[in-house]
Amino acid sequence: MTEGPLSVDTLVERIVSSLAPLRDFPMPLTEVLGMPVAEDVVAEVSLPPFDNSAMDGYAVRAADVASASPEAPVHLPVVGEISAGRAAHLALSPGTAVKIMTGAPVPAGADAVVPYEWTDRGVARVRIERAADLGANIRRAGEAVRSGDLVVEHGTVLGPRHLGLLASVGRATVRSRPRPRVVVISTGSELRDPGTPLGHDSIYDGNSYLLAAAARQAGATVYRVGIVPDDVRSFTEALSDQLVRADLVITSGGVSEGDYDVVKEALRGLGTVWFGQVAMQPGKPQGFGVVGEDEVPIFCLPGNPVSAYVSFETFVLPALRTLMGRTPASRPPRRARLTDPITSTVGRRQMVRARYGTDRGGAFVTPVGGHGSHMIGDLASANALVVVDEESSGVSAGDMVQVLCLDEDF
Ligand SMILES: Nc1nc2c(c(=O)[nH]1)N[C@H]1C(S)=C(S)[C@@H](COP(=O)(O)OP(=O)(O)OC[C@H]3O[C@@H](n4cnc5c(N)ncnc54)[C@H](O)[C@@H]3O)O[C@H]1N2
Ligand code: MOO
Repeated sequence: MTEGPLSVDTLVERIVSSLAPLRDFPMPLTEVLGMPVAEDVVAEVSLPPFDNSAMDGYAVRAADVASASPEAPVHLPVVGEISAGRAAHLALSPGTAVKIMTGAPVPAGADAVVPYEWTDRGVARVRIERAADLGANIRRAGEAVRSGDLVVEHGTVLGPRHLGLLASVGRATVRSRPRPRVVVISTGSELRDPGTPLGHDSIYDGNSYLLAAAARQAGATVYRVGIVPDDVRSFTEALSDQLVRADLVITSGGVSEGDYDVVKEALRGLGTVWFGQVAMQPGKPQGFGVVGEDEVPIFCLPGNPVSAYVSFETFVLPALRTLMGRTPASRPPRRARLTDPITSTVGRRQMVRARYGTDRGGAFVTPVGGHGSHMIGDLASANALVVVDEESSGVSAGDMVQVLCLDEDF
């Protein structure tokens, strides 16, 4: 007896609720771009840590240069020099100036910096032609960040600016999660590696590249195993070899009704992987479960390239995001005006390749290519998927539809 097709939402819910985020650790800053931080980060230093100069020039007392003008310049003896990172503990006596470079600590007693451009750049004595306000060109300690400030909130997805800030407050590591390690295996005796000759009955393995890149884009560390022939022993061996380094496994091919559907044949006996149909087009045959002692989640995606990709987007992406501790798990749909009609089969959610854009009328989306799940050429020109509900038999041009924008982070 075969069970009826599962709804997309039921399978997504099953997947997401069976997974938990990987354990968090103190991770080097260089490893955590795009990962959520698993702690509230509080600054332990102030920025700037000390009052420092915003300009190359002379540290002075504002009162000493208050009368300076081009017609009546003020002359001050230059009693020392302070550059960034090479600062003696100087104090400024009234009626003197100290040469100072941008970023260098302002000496005690100075309350303004006169930039070089207002002076003759004198070495022993400087001629100052403009008055400086009290505090001019001095960056105060703690002006940018105060010690004790919350600088990055728990759950923030770390981008370049967060990482710059974390390093600036002296953090070498931050609690986050390792990237999920994903193993990608293509099955099919007809498959050949790109760059090798094709036989009369072979095709190139596009899927392992497609799926590996999609997983990497989602934030995973990916091991692309490549091609395994339609042979249960070869597949079982390849899988058990790879399990030690996997937090998640993706296979493509061998899950439908064929006589050589190797993935299904190899895994069904374990009783830990569900195989069945999902009410989705493309991407009807699916397998999902766990394998090995560590119960590594495995996604057995259909071999047709578009089906494999749509299945990744629908089922694997939410799983990877759950392992990374990112929310929401699934891509939130946008709404857009459909420019051309779409027909759909009632009872299956149709995922239609499309191009999303905006014009004067707002967001629009145009289907590209047909429904064929082998039409990889159309897949490459799409940047979106239109989601047509299970109950719908089609959508008319001009209707508002739900769209997944594939290249957007969320
Ligand atoms: N009798 C039935 N046949 C099929 C059904 C069905 O319900 N009953 N479902 C069809 C649907 S829908 C899909 S999707 C496919 C899924 O098939 P498999 O997952 O078993 O995949 P394969 O048979 O191995 O391959 C399908 C197709 O994709 C090509 N392929 C496979 N791997 C790659 C790769 N790495 N790179 C590029 N192309 C690949 C393969 O050559 C086949 O053309 O089953 C239908 N059949
Ligand atoms: O589901 Mo298949 O993925 O319809 O071509």
